[in-house]
Amino acid sequence: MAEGSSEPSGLLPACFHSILRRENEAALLAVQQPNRPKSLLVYINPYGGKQRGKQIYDHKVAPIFSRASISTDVIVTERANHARDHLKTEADLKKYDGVVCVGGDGMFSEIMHGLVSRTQQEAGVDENSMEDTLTPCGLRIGIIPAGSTDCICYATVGSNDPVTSALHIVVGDSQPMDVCSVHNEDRFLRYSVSLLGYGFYGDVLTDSERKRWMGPARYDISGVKTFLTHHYYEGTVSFLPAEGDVGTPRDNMQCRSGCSICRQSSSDKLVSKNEDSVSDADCQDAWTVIRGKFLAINAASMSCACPRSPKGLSPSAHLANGTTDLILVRKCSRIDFLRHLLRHTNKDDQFDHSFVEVYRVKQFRFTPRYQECDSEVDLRESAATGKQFLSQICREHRACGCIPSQSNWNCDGEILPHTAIQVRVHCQLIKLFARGIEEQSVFEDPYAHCAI
Ligand SMILES: Nc1ncnc2c1ncn2[C@@H]1O[C@H](COP(=O)(O)OP(=O)(O)OP(=O)(O)O)[C@@H](O)[C@H]1O
Repeated sequence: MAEGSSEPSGLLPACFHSILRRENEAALLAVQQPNRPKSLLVYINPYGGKQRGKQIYDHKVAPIFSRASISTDVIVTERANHARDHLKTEADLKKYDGVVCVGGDGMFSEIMHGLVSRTQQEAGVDENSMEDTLTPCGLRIGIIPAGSTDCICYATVGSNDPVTSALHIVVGDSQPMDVCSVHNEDRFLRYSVSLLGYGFYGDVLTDSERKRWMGPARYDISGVKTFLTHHYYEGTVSFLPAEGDVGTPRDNMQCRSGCSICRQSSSDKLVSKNEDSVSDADCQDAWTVIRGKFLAINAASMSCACPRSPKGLSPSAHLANGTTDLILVRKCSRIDFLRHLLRHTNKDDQFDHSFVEVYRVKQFRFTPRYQECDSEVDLRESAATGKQFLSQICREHRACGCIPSQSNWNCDGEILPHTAIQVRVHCQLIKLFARGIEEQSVFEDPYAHCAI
């Protein structure tokens, strides 16, 4: 759509075309939706993506809000975490029916953190306590995509089109969404709504952060480099399987060879043994414990679909059923790992490999084998002690000369400062102005970018 034009976008759902076809202003005002917002707090990141956030808002979104008689308070952020801190401490949230984020995934994460933390403060809930049940946020969040990575918008709306998102806000759509809390012992670290990845995706992010100057190309370069280095990491994964009517991660997927996961139905039988890895698995109470060597440990709380991977990391992951799909990719050959990665880009089942296991869980923990040192990041920070410790690890680590013994966790595109983590899914903690993804739309938009 041309800048400043009010022509309907080709990406809009059919229902919106009919709204816009009628003589715009009167038609929009006539939409009688009981959940329509009347007052919104808007945060714009002027530096997200191609730095067009303000332009996109002023030309494409503000006119739609104005026609729908929505009043707005607009804050153009002046630094990283401005929006998060403002939401957490200052914003008079009683005045608003929703918060709008104009930016990319990083900006959404800021706003989600601000809103969730503020809600817990007001409800007297201690975020550092894993046991405390978090209080759901009352205000909905709208995402106007204006970043270089707009994966959350893509996965919840089905397109990366600012006008489509604006119309979802105007008509008052509501899509609940699960949020994972991530702790290290008794310390709250971060919230996650899309991907928590250790090993491959952690290493790609760590490497790509050093190459920020390259722009979005850094993700491809770091991806190839990480694939070629082929590091695996030892550790223990424990999880509480999901219960009830939540389906399985293999729903709607064709399993061509009838793997063990498909043949077994009860969740506590889902533990499979991988013969060529030094690992074992057993059940302790309701927790399932798996030890082994992993190329990747991923927890997908949504499909993580994007144009490059139209089905996403976990195609049947739900946005709001209180679970996350835990995908364990065990040590395997480079060629097998490549086959697994390539299946994310076509219609083959990426879980149909002997070295891949997938579980739908409501909580999980990870402990790296060499836990004494918290992370590579810490090692870099204390170079002298770090070098000493790393050489000690290498002497003890049979398989390597000086391969790092630990990866980092990629938490929705941010590196976590700890590797030993506990994760709990909080069912429907937040709500978005969205409708969830419509079946075919996952395959439609070839122009959006994703860097997961
Ligand atoms: N005014 C600002 N100046 C600098 N950084 C900001 C500002 N406002 C927000 N940020 C930070 O910029 C980061 C990236 O923003 P955003 O997600 O909107 O863009 P992006 O291009 O998708 O970025 P990324 O490459 O991290 O995905 C966010 O993590 C946010 O905290």
